[in-house]
Amino acid sequence: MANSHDIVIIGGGSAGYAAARTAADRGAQVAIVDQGPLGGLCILRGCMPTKTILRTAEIAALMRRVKEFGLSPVDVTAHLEQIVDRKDRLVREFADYRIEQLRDPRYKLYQGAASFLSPNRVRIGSQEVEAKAFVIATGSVPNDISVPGLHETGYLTSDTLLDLRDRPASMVVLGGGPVALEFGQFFARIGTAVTIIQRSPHLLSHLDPDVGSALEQALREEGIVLYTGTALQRVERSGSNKRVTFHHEGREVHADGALILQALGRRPRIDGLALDKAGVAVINGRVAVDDTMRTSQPHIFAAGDVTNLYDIVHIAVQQGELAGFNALQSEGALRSFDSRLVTDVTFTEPQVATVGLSEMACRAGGIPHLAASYPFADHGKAMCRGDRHGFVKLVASPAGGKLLGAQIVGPEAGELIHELIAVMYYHGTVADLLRMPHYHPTLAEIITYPAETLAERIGLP
Ligand SMILES: Cc1cc2nc3c(=O)[nH]c(=O)nc-3n(C[C@H](O)[C@H](O)[C@H](O)COP(=O)(O)OP(=O)(O)OC[C@H]3O[C@@H](n4cnc5c(N)ncnc54)[C@H](O)[C@@H]3O)c2cc1C
Ligand SMILES: NC(=O)c1ccc[n+]([C@@H]2O[C@H](COP(=O)([O-])OP(=O)(O)OC[C@H]3O[C@@H](n4cnc5c(N)ncnc54)[C@H](O)[C@@H]3O)[C@@H](O)[C@H]2O)c1
Repeated sequence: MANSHDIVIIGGGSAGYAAARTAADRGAQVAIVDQGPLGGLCILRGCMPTKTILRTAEIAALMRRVKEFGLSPVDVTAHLEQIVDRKDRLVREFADYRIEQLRDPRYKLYQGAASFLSPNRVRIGSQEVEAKAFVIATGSVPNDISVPGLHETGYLTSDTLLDLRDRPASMVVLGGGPVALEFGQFFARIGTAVTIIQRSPHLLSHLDPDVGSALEQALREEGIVLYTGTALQRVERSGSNKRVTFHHEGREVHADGALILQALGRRPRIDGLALDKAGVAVINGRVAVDDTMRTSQPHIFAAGDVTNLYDIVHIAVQQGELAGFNALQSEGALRSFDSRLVTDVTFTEPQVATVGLSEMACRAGGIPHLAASYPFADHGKAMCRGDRHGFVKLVASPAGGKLLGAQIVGPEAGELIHELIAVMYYHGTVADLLRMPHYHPTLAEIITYPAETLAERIGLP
């Protein structure tokens, strides 16, 4: 006999929990299946632990600069085990709260791995569960990229590095995305000699090249050894170290480190789900969905990293809410995901924050646009703070000045971007940014300078 529910959500992370809450709010009988550990990636091994340890690194970096601010120099020694203890305490607190939410009597929680037996039935251990609708929200795992010798030599990923309690003397980081950069800068700032090896000509290669260049300059000034435009060749042991060999500017180059961080992306976690038995199409390793989060099987929806569309947590939540709502919508219109306001923040220092369209995306899509930037090095408040790196760039429509997107590399970029998200949410223009009051002296008032340049070029009053 199978247990029966209106809807079964597979995965109780950010996307799955949002889907479950939305479906329960609509009066559905909801089951959540999670194989554990309960808590989800963001809390256990993603956003929260990394932002906790990065705070230590920010403080250490500032302490090393005290002389510049007229203070006596201080010795900064990082104790990784204490940094990890603090991270573990906070993660436990966040996870306990999420577990309490999952155990709420509004949901039936099954702890185990789900595997489809048919489009309407899953197996969880020895139990069978059936439902009229499903949401797949099983998240992602680190990519398994084949570099000769990498497996044999051994490496860590963001999933395993967070438990390291002894600071390594040196580390080679493969990749130039957010995982590589946040961890690379953290370890460099606690005293590890870090080499970052990026395949693309710039870091964060999905963004405009000036964004990557500004970050590259800042990281190099901190002492991180950074190679861009490389091709990985092989990995092997070299004495007590590990050696990565790669092509760079026509030569073969080696980088040695006590550890290798493999930060070459993540892929959807679909192994064991038996999606073929559910009739759910998988394209390039991801659960394919339309903009209502519906898969190829009309009563099965998917949300979060398993769709491999964004891998960003607030978007996983948004997609989960859509999936939970739409999966119960037997009549009436389905809701769609609006990608206009997609926002992305990398929590390095300087931070990198973007919303909407970049210049690169406008060019690729043939979208008429104008862009203007202003550097933090020339902005009063940033100068008072001693923050010299980066800029604010606005991308606007030449017809009427509607804000299409923004990129910020600089201090508190992850906070500053929210003003631009708000203006874009209300379909505002660069002229609106000029009319809105900006307190002086603040970091936020830098936004008015590129806005003014664009308003003048467009001829806005
Ligand atoms: C190091 C790192 C830092 C990050 N930092 C940020 C950040 O600062 N900001 C940001 O926006 N994003 C960040 N992210 C991305 C963010 O963490 C993810 O996009 C988000 O957590 C994905 O949520 P999800 O619900 O899709 O997946 P998950 O939270 O991974 O949830 C999936 C759940 O499914 C369960 N599961 C899997 N398979 C099965 C199965 N067969 N049966 C039952 N249960 C199953 C798992 O146990 C898990 O609980 C970071 C990611 C990493 C790796
Ligand atoms: N602050 C944040 O929001 C945050 C922080 C960490 C992670 N995340 C999310 O987690 C996901 C994983 O992050 P990530 O940095 O590992 O992935 P990513 O996909 O952003 O970056 C992967 C890097 O690996 C490189 N790469 C991939 N395949 C390669 C190959 N075969 N050879 C050489 N280089 C190769 C890419 O050029 C890129 O630099 C991302 O989608 C990201 O959005 C977000």
